[in-house]
Amino acid sequence: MASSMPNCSACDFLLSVFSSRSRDGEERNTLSVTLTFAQSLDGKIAGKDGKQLLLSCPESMLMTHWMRSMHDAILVGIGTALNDNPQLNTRLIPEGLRPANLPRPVVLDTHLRLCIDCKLLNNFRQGTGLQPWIFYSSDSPEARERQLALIEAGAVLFGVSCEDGKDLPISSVLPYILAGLLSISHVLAELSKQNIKSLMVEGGSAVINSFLKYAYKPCDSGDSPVVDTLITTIAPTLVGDDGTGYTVGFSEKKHSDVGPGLLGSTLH
Ligand SMILES: NC(=O)C1=CN([C@@H]2O[C@H](COP(=O)(O)OP(=O)(O)OC[C@H]3O[C@@H](n4cnc5c(N)ncnc54)[C@H](OP(=O)(O)O)[C@@H]3O)[C@@H](O)[C@H]2O)C=CC1
Ligand SMILES: Nc1nc(O)c(N)c(N[C@@H]2O[C@H](COP(=O)(O)O)[C@@H](O)[C@H]2O)n1
Repeated sequence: MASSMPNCSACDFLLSVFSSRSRDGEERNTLSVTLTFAQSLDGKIAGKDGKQLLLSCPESMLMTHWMRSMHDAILVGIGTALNDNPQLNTRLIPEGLRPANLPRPVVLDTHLRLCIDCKLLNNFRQGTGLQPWIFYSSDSPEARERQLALIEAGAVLFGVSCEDGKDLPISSVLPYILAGLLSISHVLAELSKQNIKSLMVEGGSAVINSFLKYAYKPCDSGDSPVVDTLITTIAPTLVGDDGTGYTVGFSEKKHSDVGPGLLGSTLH
């Protein structure tokens, strides 16, 4: 795949980040997780009430699609799936250069709210996308109906438990239990079981919070950090206080080897 990439600074950047990581991953034989999203200078990833914003410049958007092509699966939360109706594919890569293997779309959707006519399911039915994998945790009669409808529409469903919050103080765990959020460690363990070796997490804000919170916390399956690589695209723009942001901070202790790169009008 690397050899088919055009010679550009985005590719140099991605290869510098991922070539050593994939060697590590092969040695460790564990799932590598990349958390990546685009934000404004004031830390917003979307506008008021979640309005989708194009924060990345064309060069960064292309880089995102190359990055997608370098991962086995791309994960978003149901908030993003409903709000943006994304495709999570690599369509911006020019046809002759685009790797044949498509990334697997993965959605965290506790209550099975995904629309059966969303682009992810449409693409699968039309043969232009892989079957979306939906992680859920609901056993109500309505959820059973939703299960059947989504399976019929082409989704593969994985039932997992809600956040167990193992090793976390109760003050951190309680919001997860109350909100019924899925256990990230259980989701990652299931993805590993399904032979996913590299996962790219795109958002949205609740999912970014969950992964940042767990960034360097050991997950159930071993002692490795949950997030191996964090790439933020910073657009030279301000969204304002009513924009949508993430709330968990970065910390020096959690993130080592920090470095910037300029691509088009955005910083990474
Ligand atoms: N700029 C960028 O790069 C990106 C921006 N975005 C933006 O983000 C916004 C959406 O963010 P948001 O509304 O927070 O939605 P998310 O996409 O983060 O989805 C959050 C929902 O996912 C479900 N969920 C299940 N388990 C978990 C878990 N462990 N952690 C977090 N969520 C979980 C919950 O819904 P339930 O309980 O129903 O299952 C939760 O409310 C959109 O405006 C979109 O445009 C999105 C991606 C990238
Ligand atoms: N890299 C990046 N830059 C932005 O400015 C964005 N708004 C996003 N959003 C993410 O991309 C998804 C939409 O892309 P596709 O239609 O699937 O190609 C969106 O749902 C976010 O995950 N990303």
